[in-house]
Amino acid sequence: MTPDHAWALQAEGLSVSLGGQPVLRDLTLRIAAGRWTSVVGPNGAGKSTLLRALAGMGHDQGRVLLQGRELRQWGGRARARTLAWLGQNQTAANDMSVYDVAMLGRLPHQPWLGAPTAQDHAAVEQALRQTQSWDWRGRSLGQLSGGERQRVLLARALAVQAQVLLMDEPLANLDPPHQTDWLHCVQELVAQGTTVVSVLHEISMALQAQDLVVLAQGRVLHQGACADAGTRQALEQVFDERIQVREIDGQWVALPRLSPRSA
Ligand SMILES: Nc1ncnc2c1ncn2[C@@H]1O[C@H](COP(=O)(O)OP(=O)(O)OP(=O)(O)O)[C@@H](O)[C@H]1O
Repeated sequence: MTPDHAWALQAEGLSVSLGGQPVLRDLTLRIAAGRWTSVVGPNGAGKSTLLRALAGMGHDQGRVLLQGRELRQWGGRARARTLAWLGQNQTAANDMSVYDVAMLGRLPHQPWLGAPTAQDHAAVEQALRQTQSWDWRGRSLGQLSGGERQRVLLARALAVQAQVLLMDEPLANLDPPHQTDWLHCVQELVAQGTTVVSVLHEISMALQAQDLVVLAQGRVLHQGACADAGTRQALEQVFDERIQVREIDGQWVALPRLSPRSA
């Protein structure tokens, strides 16, 4: 039997309803520690709802365990140091400087009303450099483009230096080179032992992860390694065979499946 600490996150019998409609239905899932898991599925499948529930932002039934311990048994600050979160369309005050936004990620490490330490400043600098945002550190968030802003919010999540990092559509607004930078950043974090869970619509990027969770109608349709043929089949299936997964230069990529008429 796999020991509990091998799982960064466990969801057991998770149900969530929104607006009176079931969104997650008795969902059970385990996220392996020290690996990168991507969550994919059609619009409305419940991916963001699942990520929010895993981050402790609410569920109706079931339980969520972080490193083997139920979320509600964690102290708030210890939990915020262990699990960092980058939400979909997340934001911060427009008049805050880029540096101060990234410093928000250090709050769980700082005593109440305590000044940031040298370690906090070092973590912020590292995160801003990792996301190529260091040069704008004096600018306010409101002066940045959508993609630049997303990189700063990513820096805020990275600055936490949490063991578990959840990201909902982290590539939104990022141009292709910065998507590639994000990929390298995730690979580096995982090599250092961080657990990464990302919700991604960019299926070719999602396939770079080690594990994939395929979600449909609030249920896990499939969970497995991206290297497994069954996982790639589940992926094509959940998108009604309207994509095809092909291997190009040793990488799995998703392509639109063109109908004979439009081919
Ligand atoms: N506040 C809300 N009130 C009512 N229904 C909601 C609310 N938030 C989300 N929903 C519904 O819950 C379902 C799941 O939403 P969720 O955002 O988790 O899906 P998703 O898989 O992340 O979708 P997408 O790929 O479009 O981002 C959707 O059908 C959505 O319309």
